Amino acid sequence: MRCLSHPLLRRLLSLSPQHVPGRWSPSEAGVLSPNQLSLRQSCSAGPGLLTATDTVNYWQKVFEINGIPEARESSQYIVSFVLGAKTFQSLNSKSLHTPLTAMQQEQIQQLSNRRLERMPVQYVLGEWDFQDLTLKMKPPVFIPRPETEDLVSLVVEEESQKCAHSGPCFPVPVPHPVILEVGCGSGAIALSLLCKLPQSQVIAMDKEEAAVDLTRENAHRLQLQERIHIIHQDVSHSSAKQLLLWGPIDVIVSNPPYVFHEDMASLDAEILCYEDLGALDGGDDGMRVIKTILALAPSLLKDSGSVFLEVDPRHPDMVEHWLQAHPNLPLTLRAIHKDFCGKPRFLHIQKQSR
Ligand SMILES: C[S@@+](CC[C@H](N)C(=O)[O-])C[C@H]1O[C@@H](n2cnc3c(N)ncnc32)[C@H](O)[C@@H]1O
Repeated sequence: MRCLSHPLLRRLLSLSPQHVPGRWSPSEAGVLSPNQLSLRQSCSAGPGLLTATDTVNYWQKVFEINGIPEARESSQYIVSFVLGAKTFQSLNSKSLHTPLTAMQQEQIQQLSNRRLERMPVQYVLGEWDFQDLTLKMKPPVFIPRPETEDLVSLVVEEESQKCAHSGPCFPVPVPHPVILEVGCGSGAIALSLLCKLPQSQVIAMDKEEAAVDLTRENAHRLQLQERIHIIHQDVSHSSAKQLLLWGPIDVIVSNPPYVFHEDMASLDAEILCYEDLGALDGGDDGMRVIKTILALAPSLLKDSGSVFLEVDPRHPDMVEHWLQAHPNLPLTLRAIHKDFCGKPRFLHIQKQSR
């Protein structure tokens, strides 16, 4: 299983400002050519014969010299990918010590050149794992982050518990919710939910054509297209009519753009140069899309239906105050959940029952 579980690699795409001095441009950086290092110096399989281990070490050095973050992990992911494996650790001893073919070396060089231009490794490989799924990745569609896997788990837990306590699922407790995802990106959340909740239906919407196209492609690759309705639309107060075509909704889930506008400039170069900034920029208070979702939720949700949101750690208090200032919205903040770094990251908001 390939994942961003390594803390350094997580940092590669962290949404927290990293104090990058300005916008990075490959042309300004004066990239050192790999030829400036002697690859042949470190051949362990004999003169001119390069193994996977030699190649990982070589590209790690090239990345380090050129100031590419997470040099070793980047090099390992690229070499493993070309050898048909997800991680370097999963390569067996034979694969590690067999000399690479000229074609494999050429492919590694091409992919590594993209990494030298600060392209995120997920775009370089063209695929990445989210929960148990391997998803196609294409710039500039947002790359799913590891913390978002916990957002999916919260929805699955809530639906499974609800089902265990209610009659219609008896005697087999299988939840069958209608779920709306606002801002589906590559389809990571929507498709994971369809897998984990095999009786669910998901409406996945995104304002970007590239995102809905990628969600559709990933749904087909995973053969999940029968239970997903993909809508190309900007969420707004007037979205309710179209979204209610599938009936009242049990759960709204979203990892919306939530970065405060003033923090955008200090994101990593990988993000600023390659990802759609509209997927990240939440406006002055990071709450532009969050507020739209909350304003829309009461008219879409069934009684006691839920909204699950991934947010910035400053947002739980802000959302609570915003809900207090909007008593006309029958919504209650039920729970705040922390991410794997201990930061308040996920909100569970519930529609009050009449
Ligand atoms: C942070 S990304 C999340 C993508 C995906 N759900 C994930 O977690 O990997 C936010 C997504 O919301 C979409 N988005 C932003 N504003 C939107 C709006 N007003 N209406 C619909 N989608 C929007 C962006 O295009 C982007 O795909």
